[in-house]
Amino acid sequence: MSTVIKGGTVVTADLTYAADVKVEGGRIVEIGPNLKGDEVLDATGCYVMPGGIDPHTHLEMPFMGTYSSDDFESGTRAALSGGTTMVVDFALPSPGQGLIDALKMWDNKAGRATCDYSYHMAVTWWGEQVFDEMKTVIEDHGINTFKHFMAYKGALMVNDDEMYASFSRLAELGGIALVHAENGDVVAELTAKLLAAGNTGPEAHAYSRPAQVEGEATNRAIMIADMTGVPLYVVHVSSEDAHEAIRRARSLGKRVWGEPLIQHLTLDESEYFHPDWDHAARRVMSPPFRNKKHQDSLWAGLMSGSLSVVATDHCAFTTEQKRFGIGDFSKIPNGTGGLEDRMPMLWTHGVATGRLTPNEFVAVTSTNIAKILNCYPKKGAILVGADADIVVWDPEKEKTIAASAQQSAIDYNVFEGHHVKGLPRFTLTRGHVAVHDGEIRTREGHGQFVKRPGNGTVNRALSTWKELTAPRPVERTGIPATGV
Ligand SMILES: NC(=O)NCCC(=O)O
Ligand SMILES: [Zn+2]
Ligand SMILES: [Zn+2]
Repeated sequence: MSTVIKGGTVVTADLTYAADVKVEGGRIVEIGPNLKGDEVLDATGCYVMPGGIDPHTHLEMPFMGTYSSDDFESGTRAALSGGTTMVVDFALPSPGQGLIDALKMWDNKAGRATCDYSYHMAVTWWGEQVFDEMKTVIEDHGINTFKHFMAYKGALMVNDDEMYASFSRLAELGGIALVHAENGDVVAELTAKLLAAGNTGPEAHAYSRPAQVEGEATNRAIMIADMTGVPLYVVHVSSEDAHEAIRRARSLGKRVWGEPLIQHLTLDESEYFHPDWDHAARRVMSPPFRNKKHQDSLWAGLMSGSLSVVATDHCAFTTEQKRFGIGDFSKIPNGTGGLEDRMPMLWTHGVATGRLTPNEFVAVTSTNIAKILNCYPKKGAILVGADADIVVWDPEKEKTIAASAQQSAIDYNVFEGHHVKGLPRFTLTRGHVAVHDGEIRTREGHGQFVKRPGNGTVNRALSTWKELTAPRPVERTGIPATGV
């Protein structure tokens, strides 16, 4: 059975042209004029683009004494509804737990996914077992990205010596280091000080994590990555301080990528000053929302190319879960949702305002990350042979975001009331039409794991350069005799 997407304009990261796209057996089989197939999807007036890839989700994540509420079924259904066709979640070993063991736990949950998925592995502690298993994770499981939390002291945080050891091992194995860059020691000090002074509300969450803690940690991670020779990907870049460190590193030739979130691009710190406790607490995440100066910096980064990818860090907790932190902001589970809204919000605030071209939109929502993660052109492309993960994007379709109409399992939406123009008419996941003109036709268990081998082109280039420029002993002829 074949499907033809007819009458649309194909938009990729570097091309825009009129063509039909034919899909069969889950792949794109033909691109051109006047194609025929068993089923026809009318794409008149629409852009035919690679489905979005969200490289930063936490579905059913054990965190701060509870679990994030969207699981792989509701989370990926939300993703597809908004035009995202692949998610990358984080497998998190608990302290002392092996990496392979943690992967088994994630495999048990991910079987329900309605779109394709992959994992990043988290390094939450350091020891011989982690060192050994990293090789198996990359070579046998096809996971080439390893996240390090520089915050969440006493829970997920790793110290500099652990990070140095892990980054060194990744450089050797052809992996990529990811960091949550906030100085966890300073955050812990500021948190204790704020609570002692009676600052217990959600706004104090933002006070405890100023932009400096992010800038400092980002710079530190960049320097450690450079010393160990590993490519670095900085997740949820929220501030000019962090962006400045990334921009500078890139201008010096360091292999660093930065990922802002749609929330930080479009929502600001005033959310935390809302008189309603629930409203403010629902928006507690790390790093927190910031002011306009930081938002402008993130947009400029996307426009100029110093920031590469827009993600969500989808980690959704219900209002009831957020209320664990009444009387103590540090107990509010950190995280917000966004999977369903990333693409429409970015189109509305990026493309419709002229800050991004449609091609740049495709680059930052799909193609760039597919290349970084080493799964391009299987994902992130409209090419013959690529997976038929496609969004048929209607730039005229509009809606006002409302929790009452969303797919996500939580009872609110941080973008509630925001008007968006630009939405999927159809979303295809490996050829299956999961969103059909507003109707959700997702299939639980349809999603497949996407393997991503190590030693991608950037790893190879960086290790060649590091080998060429490595410190070497000086060959000397006239060495003075000792002990005379
Ligand atoms: N970002 C956040 O607040 N929660 C999810 C976990 C993380 O990425 O730090
Ligand atoms: Zn994080
Ligand atoms: Zn995260």
